[in-house]
Amino acid sequence: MSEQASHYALELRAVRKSFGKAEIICGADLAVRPGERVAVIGPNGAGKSTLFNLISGRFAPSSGEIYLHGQRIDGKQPFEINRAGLSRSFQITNIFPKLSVFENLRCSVLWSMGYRYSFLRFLSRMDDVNARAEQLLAQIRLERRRDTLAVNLTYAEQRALEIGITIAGGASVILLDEPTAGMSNSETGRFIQLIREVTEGRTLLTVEHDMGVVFGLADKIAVVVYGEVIAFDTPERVRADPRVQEAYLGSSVADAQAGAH
Ligand SMILES: Nc1ncnc2c1ncn2[C@@H]1O[C@H](COP(=O)(O)OP(=O)(O)OP(=O)(O)O)[C@@H](O)[C@H]1O
Repeated sequence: MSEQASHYALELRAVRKSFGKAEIICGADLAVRPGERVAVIGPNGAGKSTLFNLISGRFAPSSGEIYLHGQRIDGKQPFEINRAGLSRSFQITNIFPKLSVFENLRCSVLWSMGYRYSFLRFLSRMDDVNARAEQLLAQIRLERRRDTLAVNLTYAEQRALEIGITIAGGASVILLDEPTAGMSNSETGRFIQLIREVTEGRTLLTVEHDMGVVFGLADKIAVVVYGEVIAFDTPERVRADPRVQEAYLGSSVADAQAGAH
């Protein structure tokens, strides 16, 4: 198949990753269609974060292939993968604490445009940059915190800013690592809604432990066990899958889904 012929936003083919003698990812396959929201779940140590690190370019696979919209990305540097249209949140570490919310968003927009525009064109496009930053500010519902230094935001607000920074460049594929970790129940509910809105029309992968979030957010669930994707399907089908029930917290999945209705 030619590289551009893929129907998938993100595709992993027989991906393996070893650290020393330990094989952590053992032939993972995954094919995510454009616009799908996917929760990656699995027991502690199953390899979920390692998969994200492979997709986002922090690690190169030992073997196998990864495609972003049909373009091969395995082995590329994180910034190249970002430029190709994949953005990953890094749990607040992308935030500049001493800049205001608006300046943080503006920096992200500038950074994402920096590759495409020369400095002079860049200056002439300042209005566009500001407009895009204002739009992001509204999307993440932080208009009232526009001029607040990021360091003074609440935790949930910082997570919202992080999402704004992650989507600033218009990436079509977004990776979020436990986006609601550390939030209260009411914050989590609001945040799931926010994530649904800002990722509308984009492809989303999220590593998640909270089953309420999984069922509130995901169109599909990828179950990772011992470095393999043992199931990838709708929440209902994954819940009913005997392999999943046998291998991984079938009862918790069932309980969480019952609770989510
Ligand atoms: N850079 C590394 N060097 C060596 N071993 C690693 C490295 N990164 C991850 N591992 C190992 O890979 C295994 C899978 O770790 P990973 O963090 O991907 O699991 P996980 O499914 O995300 O777990 P959790 O749900 O607990 O976050 C673990 O045994 C971990 O110790």
